[in-house]
Amino acid sequence: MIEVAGVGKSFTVRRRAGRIRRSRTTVAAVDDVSFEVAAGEFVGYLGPNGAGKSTTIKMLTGILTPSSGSVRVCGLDPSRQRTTLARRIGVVFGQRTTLWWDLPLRDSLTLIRHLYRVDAAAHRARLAELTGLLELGPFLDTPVRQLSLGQRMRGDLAAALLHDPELLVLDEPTIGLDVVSKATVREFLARLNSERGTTILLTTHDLGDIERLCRRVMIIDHGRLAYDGDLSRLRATVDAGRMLVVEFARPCPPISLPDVIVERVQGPRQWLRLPRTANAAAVVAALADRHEVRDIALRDADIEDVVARLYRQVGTLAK
Ligand SMILES: Nc1ncnc2c1ncn2[C@@H]1O[C@H](COP(=O)(O)OP(=O)(O)OP(=O)(O)O)[C@@H](O)[C@H]1O
Repeated sequence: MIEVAGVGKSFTVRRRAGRIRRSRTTVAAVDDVSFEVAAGEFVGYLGPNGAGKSTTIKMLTGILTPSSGSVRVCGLDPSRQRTTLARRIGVVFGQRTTLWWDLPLRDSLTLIRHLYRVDAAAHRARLAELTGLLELGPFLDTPVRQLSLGQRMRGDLAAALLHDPELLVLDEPTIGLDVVSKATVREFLARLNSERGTTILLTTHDLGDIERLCRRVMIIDHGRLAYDGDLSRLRATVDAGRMLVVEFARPCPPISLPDVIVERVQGPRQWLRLPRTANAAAVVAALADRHEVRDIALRDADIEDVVARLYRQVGTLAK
C-alpha cells in the first residue's frame, strides 16, 4: 500500500547572519527513510517535535515532492498523480479542517461528494453508515463553526471516508479531544481497520492512541527512522525497566544507590528507575535502612517511559 525507498526531503532556509547579510542553510527534514506498509496494517508514526513526521505525510499525500528516493502509495507516484491518489486515500489533519466553516456539516459532506465524484446512491448509503458509526445525527444540520472539537473531528473523519478510501492517513486526530471523544474516535478507527480492512497510518504524540490501536510503530528522529517494529519488541529493546515511586516521611536529597536512576523528585516523593535485572526487594531494603519510608509503589515502565527513553538514546538503536 505504501512503499518508501531511500526518501529524503531538504529545505533551504535563510537565516540572518549579521545585520544585513543572510546565509542559506539546508535542513534535512527527512533523511534516507525506507519503509513499507502492507494493506490492512494499522501503523503508528511517532517522533519528537520537528522530527520529520509531517514532512513524510506531505510526501505520501503528494503535497511535497521528495528531494531524493521514491514514494509509491496505492501504486501511484503521489506528487505526479495527486488528484488520482486523492480518490483512493483519505487524509485528516487534527489541527485543520477540510469542512466549510459556515455550512452545516451535511452540506459540507455533499460538496465533498461532488469533489470526489461519488455517485449519489453510494454517497447516501455511505453517509448513513458513517452517521451511525460516528454518531453524527444530532449535529448534521449544525454549521461547522458551531461544532465542538470532538464533533468537528468526527465530521472530518466522515469527510475523509465518504469515498471509501483504501488508506487513511491521520495527523494527530485526537489532539485537544476530551477523554470521551478520544475513546469514540479510537473505537471508530479500530473498527474501520478490523472490519473494513482500511489501512491506517497514524501520526500522534498521544501514546494512548498508539497503545490502543497499533501493533506496529515507526519512530523518526532528526529525519531518520530510529525504530520500525512491534510495540512489544520496542518495550523489550528499550529497557526502560521498572519505576519505583517512594514516599519518604520527609523530603530528602536524591537517592544514590547502584543501578538506581532518580527520574524525578517532588517533595518527599522520588521516582526511581530500576533496570529490569535489579533486585527491587534489595533496593527497597536499602532505602528503608537509610530513611523512614511512608509508601512504596512498583510498576512496569509504561509506554511514555519507553518512548521518552528511546528519544533520548536515539541513534544507538539498530533499525
Ligand atoms: N517548509 C519548510 N521550510 C523549512 N523547513 C521546514 C519546512 N517544513 C518543515 N521544516 C523543518 O523540517 C523539520 C521537520 O519538520 P516536520 O514538520 O516534518 O516535523 P514533525 O515531526 O511533523 O514535527 P511536529 O511534531 O512538531 O509537528 C523541522 O526542522 C522543520 O523546521
